[in-house]
Amino acid sequence: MFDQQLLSIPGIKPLIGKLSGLAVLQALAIVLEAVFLARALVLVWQRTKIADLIWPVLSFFVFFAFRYLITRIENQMTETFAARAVARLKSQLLHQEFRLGPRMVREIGSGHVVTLALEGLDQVQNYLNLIVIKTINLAILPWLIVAYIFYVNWLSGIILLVMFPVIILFMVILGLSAKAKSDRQYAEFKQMANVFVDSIRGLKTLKLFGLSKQYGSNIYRVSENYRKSTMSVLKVALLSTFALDFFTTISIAIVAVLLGQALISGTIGLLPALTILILCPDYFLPVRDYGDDYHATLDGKNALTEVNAILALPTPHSQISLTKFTNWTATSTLTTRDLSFRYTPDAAPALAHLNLTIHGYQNVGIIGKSGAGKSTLLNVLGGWLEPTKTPAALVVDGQAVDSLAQATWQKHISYIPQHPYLFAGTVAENVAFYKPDASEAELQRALQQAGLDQFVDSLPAGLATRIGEGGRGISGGQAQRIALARALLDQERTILLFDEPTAHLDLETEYELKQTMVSAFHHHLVLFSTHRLHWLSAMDYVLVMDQGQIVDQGTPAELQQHQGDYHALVNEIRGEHNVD
Ligand SMILES: Nc1ncnc2c1ncn2[C@@H]1O[C@H](COP(=O)(O)OP(=O)(O)OP(=O)(O)O)[C@@H](O)[C@H]1O
Repeated sequence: MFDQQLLSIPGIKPLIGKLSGLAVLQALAIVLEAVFLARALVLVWQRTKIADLIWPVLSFFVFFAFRYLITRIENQMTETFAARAVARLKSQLLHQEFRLGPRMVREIGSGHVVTLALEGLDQVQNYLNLIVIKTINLAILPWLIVAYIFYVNWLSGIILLVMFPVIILFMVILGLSAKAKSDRQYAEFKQMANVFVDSIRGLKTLKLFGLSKQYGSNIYRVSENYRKSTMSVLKVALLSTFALDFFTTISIAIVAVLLGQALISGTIGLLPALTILILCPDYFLPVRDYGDDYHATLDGKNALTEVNAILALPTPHSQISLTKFTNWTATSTLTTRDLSFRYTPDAAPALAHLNLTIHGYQNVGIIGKSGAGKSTLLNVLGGWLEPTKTPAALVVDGQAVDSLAQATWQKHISYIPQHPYLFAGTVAENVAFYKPDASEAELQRALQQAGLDQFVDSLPAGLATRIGEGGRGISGGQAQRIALARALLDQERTILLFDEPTAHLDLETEYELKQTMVSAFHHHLVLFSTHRLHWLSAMDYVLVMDQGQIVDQGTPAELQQHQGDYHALVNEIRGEHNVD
């Protein structure tokens, strides 16, 4: 009954201990509250003096208040625990997402990653708020109450005990059905989140092709599926509440009839009979509470399972530390020996037996058809993907390592993708994102190197102008310049990895950006993946990739000379562009 994954949350065991102690006190308060209420009612029935009523009534109110005080303390403790646990999970999830990198977002879907980190964790908090306390109450309160009822009248105790498993059985049957429906609802929710984010991202393309209305019906269909699965969970939840209410009412009625008969036959006094009757609803209350909230917490349970699954994913890490490496300089070298990589064990290799050596501040162009393995190579060299285990697959400055997933290496890298992300904030905050302590002078230098100084001067609030979500619109070329300024701000980052940074720009913007980029290449090792051949004139070494292999390599002049794969690729790309 108790979700095992909860036990791995730090601080849950002491919380269970404290809540169990409080539940015992609460059971005591419930019994005493019932005893004094029954006593007061009996005295009223016997028409005794008002003065005799004062103590039982007062005691009833004291235990009533005590019981609700305990409930408040329990809720307070659970809420604090849930808030702390979720804050910790949020931080762990974000760290894990950063460690796993873009690959994980691609596999899970960015929409779902976002909803899991926001709404999903809210659902987990709700789940923790409800489930721990309800489970403990269910495990302790009814048994202490029924023990007292047994002590007072064993027959009533037996009836209540017999009814309990019947209710539990119905709860389990309905719970299993609810679980299956809730799993389906969660899958629909994930799909809806991903479809929604993808559609917003692709809105421009959909509009251009006149497909936005048609795609709208796709969103409608996905949302309808989610609505239907939500409604079917609610149906089971309502049915379950009805079944719980029905069985508890029947049980209390049976006990009441038996107590009435016993009263008439004189085998039980009015005080014990009333005490038992008052205690009956409290005996069933924990199971009703648990059943009512069970459905409300299923999505939180699913979200917690998913968060734990993401946290358990293996993150890239190297077995051998890059101890001798301090910084990439003009004399550094990186060699790969039989470097291979597969996304899944049964997939075709995305990189197969790559052998290459890169020196100092070389500008290395990587070209190849779509799917040739260019991005994968950049990701392996950036340390975000671990290559297949081969001894000494990578050698940095003479030191052999199994992977570059190491902080010592990664702190010298800047990665500039096709669509750099602009955070909601000022220009200054966006440029200084990876180096928040940068001085004004450093910022100005990076902006100037990235060719952004005039643009920033023209902005109404200069560096303090807000961009990104909800801020001033920025063109694709300006976004790339901001990414470049980010990279150039940190002078320790002497390795620049570009993954088709100009693929989405028009040729005019690309030409202007090229001048700035090429001047920023100095004193940096540059690995530049592209489909656009004019970049090769700015490179001093070129790798030609096909199906995960390097099929040609050399300086642009060397590649021009021999009629190898480079020529075939160049002809193919030119052909494609002519068709365009
Ligand atoms: N996350 C992934 N999971 C499984 N396979 C993948 C993944 N990413 C890429 N691949 C596969 O690995 C191979 C190399 O892909 P990669 O993205 O490195 O090529 P690329 O040359 O950068 O292509 P493009 O120019 O289109 O970006 C392709 O066959 C691709 O389908």
